[in-house]
Amino acid sequence: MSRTHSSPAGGAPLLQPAGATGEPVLAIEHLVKQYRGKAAPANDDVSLTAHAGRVLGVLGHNGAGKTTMVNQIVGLLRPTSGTIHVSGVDAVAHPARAREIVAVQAQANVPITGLTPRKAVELVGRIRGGEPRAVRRRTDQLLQALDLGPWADTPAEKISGGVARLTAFCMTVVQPAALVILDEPTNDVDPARRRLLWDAIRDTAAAGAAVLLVTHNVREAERTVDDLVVLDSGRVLAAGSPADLTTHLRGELFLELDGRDLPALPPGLRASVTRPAQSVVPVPAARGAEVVAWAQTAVERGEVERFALTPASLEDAYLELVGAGSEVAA
Ligand SMILES: Nc1ncnc2c1ncn2[C@@H]1O[C@H](COP(=O)(O)OP(=O)(O)OP(=O)(O)O)[C@@H](O)[C@H]1O
Repeated sequence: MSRTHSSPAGGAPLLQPAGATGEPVLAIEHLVKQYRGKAAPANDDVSLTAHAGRVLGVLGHNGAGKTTMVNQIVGLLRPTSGTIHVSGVDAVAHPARAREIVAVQAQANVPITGLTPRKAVELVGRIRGGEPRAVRRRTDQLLQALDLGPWADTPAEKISGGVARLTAFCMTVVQPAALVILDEPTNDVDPARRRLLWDAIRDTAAAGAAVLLVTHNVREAERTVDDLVVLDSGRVLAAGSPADLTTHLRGELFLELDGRDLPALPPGLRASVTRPAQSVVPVPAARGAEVVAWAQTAVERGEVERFALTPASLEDAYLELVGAGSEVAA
């Protein structure tokens, strides 16, 4: 899958190309991490490859093993077995060398007490070897792209969690890196700026970096990634583009029913997801009209509060893979 993305405000890309587009930058093979005292491994034979110029999403719910994998890539944890290479560097044998090639936005924000967002981003850019004027320019572009202008010069003590999270993203991408790892970067970010951040993540890949986006948010994955790995209980359940993962669901529709006391479904249909006040029911496309008529009658009778019939989404494919009981972030 390829996409064209313009840079913010039509200006130059945020980063200079970090490698030839398409070249493998991160290669993980048969990675196993077994924590002491735990019955099952947190990573269980995980293999994946992230390529220059592409966003690879790692999607999984809480406890799937995503952060464990990131911590091994950057040398904070040692794998039980398996290999990790970053731009050809053996990251298990030489974690410090691998870290020089990687920029990471960790799940927890780095404290920037005593600084403003602008100063924190510029400082990291300078520490990572950026030329002062280029760092200032890139900082301005990033702050503008994420609509952080109103807080750019506010002391860190007075900024919100969402602004701190966006600042951490800017600190991560202010200087080019071959591999950019973002561990749940949109946590705490408001919906409008979340979209700006998704665009900035796409820009980072468009400028040449391999981006590894760790998320439990299916819509974020759908909107942002080129390739996707679904992790569950430490294992890779599926890998491919979002389109690949939903192909087998083509020809299927999904009926969402909201209501506390839902009626019996039409013959032959069964809910795939049952939540306290919502059911999701797979419907063959050929039965779409019949099901809409049934749902409209149920609404008129007050048995259903609201319904929607939609084509299969990545969320449907994900729920099918990991099980209907899983939480899906909005
Ligand atoms: N230091 C540790 N010691 C023992 N077990 C751990 C440790 N860190 C994580 N785990 C366990 O490993 C499993 C995977 O956790 P991990 O944090 O990697 O998942 P995750 O997908 O990043 O989850 P989240 O989205 O909640 O951050 C979980 O069962 C967790 O309890």
